[in-house]
Amino acid sequence: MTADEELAERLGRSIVLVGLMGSGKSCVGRRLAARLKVAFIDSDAEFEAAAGCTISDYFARFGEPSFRDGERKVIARLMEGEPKVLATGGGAFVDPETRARIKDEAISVWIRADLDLLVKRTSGRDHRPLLKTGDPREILARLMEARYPLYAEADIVVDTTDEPPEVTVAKIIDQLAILSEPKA
Ligand SMILES: Nc1ncnc2c1ncn2[C@@H]1O[C@H](COP(=O)(O)OP(=O)(O)O)[C@@H](O)[C@H]1O
Ligand SMILES: O=C(O)C1=C[C@@H](OP(=O)(O)O)[C@@H](O)[C@H](O)C1
Ligand SMILES: [Mg+2]
Repeated sequence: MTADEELAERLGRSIVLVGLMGSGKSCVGRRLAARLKVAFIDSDAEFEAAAGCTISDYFARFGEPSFRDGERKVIARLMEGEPKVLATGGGAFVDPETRARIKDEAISVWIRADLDLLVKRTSGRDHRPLLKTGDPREILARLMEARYPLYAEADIVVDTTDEPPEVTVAKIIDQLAILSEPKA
């Protein structure tokens, strides 16, 4: 068994990634799960599979409140079963019920990034409906203000800069190892 697999076993709980759009939850989550040899699940992808349409289409047809209801239900279902790495959508941890569930049942990791980096990392694709309603930088800045105090409730905070995803994964593993150490 590798040291990473031993770490996953010691933790014995799912690892849930939270943070703003573009912080890298989906990208880093997949790589983290591969290192820990556990399943990787992305709540946005699961939502789309359950809804039968993209998140953008869902927002356009049913609106954000309906998306949030569905997201809450999907995450409750995904939290069941074997420990895994779960990448959430950026708004998931803002929901009080989902936040309580994650804090109760899993290890939460906030991937924190500054505004410039978030703008840069979200600029390439247009699958995020919230960023299409105005200037992405202004929207992300507003969301930072509203959400950072809530993301701060996560068990672990990892700062990501302009670095390869593998570096962010290594930072998370270091923090998880510290968390898993027996208390003296
Ligand atoms: N260190 C890094 N961590 C995560 N993503 C990175 C990193 N460096 C570059 N990226 C890129 O930034 C984007 C992050 O997007 P994504 O993983 O979808 O974020 P989120 O799921 O948090 O919205 C991806 O295109 C990814 O390739
Ligand atoms: O921050 C948000 O409210 C959202 C983030 C998105 O996921 P990512 O954070 O993975 O981009 C997706 O769930 C949806 O577009 C809404
Ligand atoms: Mg994502």
